[in-house]
Amino acid sequence: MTTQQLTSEIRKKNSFLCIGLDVDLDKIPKHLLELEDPIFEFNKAIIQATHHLCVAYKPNTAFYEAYGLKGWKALQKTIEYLNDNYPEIFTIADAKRGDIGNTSTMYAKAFFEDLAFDSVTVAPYMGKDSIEPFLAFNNKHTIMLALTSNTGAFDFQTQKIDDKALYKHVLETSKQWENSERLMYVVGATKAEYFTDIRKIVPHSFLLVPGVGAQGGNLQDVCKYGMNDQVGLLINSSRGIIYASNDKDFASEAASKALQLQQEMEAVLLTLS
Ligand SMILES: O=C(O)c1cc(=O)[nH]c(=O)n1[C@@H]1O[C@H](COP(=O)(O)O)[C@@H](O)[C@H]1O
Repeated sequence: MTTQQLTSEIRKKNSFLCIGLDVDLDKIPKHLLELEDPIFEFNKAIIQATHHLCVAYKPNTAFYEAYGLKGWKALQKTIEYLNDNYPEIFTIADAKRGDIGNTSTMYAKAFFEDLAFDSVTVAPYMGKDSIEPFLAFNNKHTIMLALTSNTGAFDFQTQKIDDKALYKHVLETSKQWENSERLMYVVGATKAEYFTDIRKIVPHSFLLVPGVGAQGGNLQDVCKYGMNDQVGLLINSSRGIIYASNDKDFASEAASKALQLQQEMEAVLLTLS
């Protein structure tokens, strides 16, 4: 999917919501556990109830890998279900990969070719030759950690090298890489005060912004400082939406939470047009 297609979907739905499919068998409704593939059934119900309110889904692969083969199969069924039924929705494999070049190529093949995701998250620590293999894939997007939502972000990412914060080096340096137009960046919603500086370095890039909902980030502040004239934001909420209820009404309750966020987004978008 191209960024133009993503932007037009955002305009059509008046939403830049990404729903995180971080499925934990201890948190989903008990009645689903009797089914053959509870993880997939949970995802399917959430997707059916929310697809008109969001433009992206982001399964975090940890929540699937934790269940071994059956988890990986559920991930595969989920992405196939999305691609077959909602090809207009942007899909993110939140895997935070990145390794020496030939290994990164294999990671990229796993998520872009075998699983056919539109994008994958990567960590920048190993540098250019660990990320360019992902960028080589046409019509795919590589979403690199810049400034993360957790408190550990201050351990390294905001530390200064040559009087400049490391996350700024990451943003500036990555812009020089081959096919860097296929890069997007992760910036945590909990760090809204940093968005102005970030937009000075990457004015046109899409930013994936996790951390609203369960982690306490503020949607209004993120929009105020992070939005560009193409919107340029995908705001993710996982637990705050998918675990709105752990009873039989879980999907409709998730849809209510998603609707609240979508309506807030629609109000913000109205002020732009
Ligand atoms: O790359 C991510 O998506 C990510 C980066 C970051 O800085 N912080 C962060 O929370 N995430 C992911 O975003 C999701 C947030 O989930 P909730 O806090 O439940 O909304 C999880 O899948 C995290 O792994």
